[in-house]
Amino acid sequence: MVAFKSVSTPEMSTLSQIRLTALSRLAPEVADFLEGGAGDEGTLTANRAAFSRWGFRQRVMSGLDVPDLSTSLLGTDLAMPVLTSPFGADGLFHPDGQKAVARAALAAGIALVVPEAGTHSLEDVVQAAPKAARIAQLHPMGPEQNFLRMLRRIEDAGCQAICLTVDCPTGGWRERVLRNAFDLDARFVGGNYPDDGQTRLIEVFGQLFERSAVVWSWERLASLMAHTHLPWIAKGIMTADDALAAEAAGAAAVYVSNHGGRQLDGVPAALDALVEVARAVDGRLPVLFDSGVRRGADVVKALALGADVVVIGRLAAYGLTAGGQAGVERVLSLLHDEIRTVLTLLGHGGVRDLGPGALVRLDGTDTPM
Ligand SMILES: Cc1cc2nc3c(=O)[nH]c(=O)nc-3n(C[C@H](O)[C@H](O)[C@H](O)COP(=O)(O)O)c2cc1C
Ligand SMILES: CCCCC(=O)C(=O)O
Repeated sequence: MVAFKSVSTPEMSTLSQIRLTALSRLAPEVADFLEGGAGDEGTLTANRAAFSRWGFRQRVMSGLDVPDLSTSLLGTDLAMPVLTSPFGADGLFHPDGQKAVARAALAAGIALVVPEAGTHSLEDVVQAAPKAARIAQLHPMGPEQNFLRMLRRIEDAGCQAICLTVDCPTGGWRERVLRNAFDLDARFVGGNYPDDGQTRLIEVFGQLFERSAVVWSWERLASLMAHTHLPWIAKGIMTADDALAAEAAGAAAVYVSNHGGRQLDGVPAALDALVEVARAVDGRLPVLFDSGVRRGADVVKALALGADVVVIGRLAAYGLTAGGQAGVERVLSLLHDEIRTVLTLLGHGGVRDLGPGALVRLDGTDTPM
């Protein structure tokens, strides 16, 4: 009998099964925090629906070798065009949190994005997998002295780049969180800010929770980022105008994301914004993409629509919840193998040569790309 390889436990047999396993293990209010979006969750739903409006333009008998999934981002080699997103409060899902994600990323040959609001400090995450490629995420908010201190810490921790989350001047209006009166314990988000008298957590993240936002400007950000030699990525770009503003402010890459539908409900699906942003930057900067990716075929669609690298948020958190490091590794290997399968069936030799010609609209419209 020919067996499909890598059949693991039934709990981790497929990505959708890993999600179910994860949700069954979490307290209902934590599952709601993970799964939920802002407002009526229209954007959350739209993120998924956008993928099903695109199908593949299959070509057969290509004569091509096994597809090459390898790529690079800002000088960092990646075994496939996938990163894990900076999801904070990671200790809610597994005690090892991003430490387990870092070990899994290293094993899979990809990079992780370490969240500022994580359960473990950046230094501890690095210590857990010193050889893992890593990007550190920061919120452009709070005292400037703290922001500058974090830039030093990120450089000292040997990170390859910095990811600045620009769509989060305050927390989204999350009704599942309100309904459950779910309070994020400081323990889960304060790994970088131990109570050592230097920086108080509330000074850094207060505006996320207290809706008293002082929204930074691109000019302010650009002047602070002049203090580091590391390249930076603007995360949360949804329009051509903002992509160009990020580029003018010195961003080395733009990251299309609506925060998984968790911030401003009513913005379009991230996949639809991707087309606009990719066209605006026109190959001058790499484009990262997240929001709604749940399988390998989604990764291929996003690459075809202009992403250079696709980032997984909840998917990584499901793996972490279902099995710690092994769970995240399983998510990454399922993604890898599905991407390879889709590319082979699609008749494509690799991830770098994908373009809109690989796709067709399935909803009868003839949207120009
Ligand atoms: C539990 C959770 C915590 C998150 N925390 C952060 C964060 O601290 N910083 C950030 O930039 N994005 C954060 N995000 C957003 C993710 O980085 C990512 O943009 C989003 O999850 C992508 O959508 P997806 O989950 O549909 O893949 C978080 C997302 C989740 C689900
Ligand atoms: C955990 C603190 C960051 C919150 C956030 O960005 C999210 O929940 O999406």
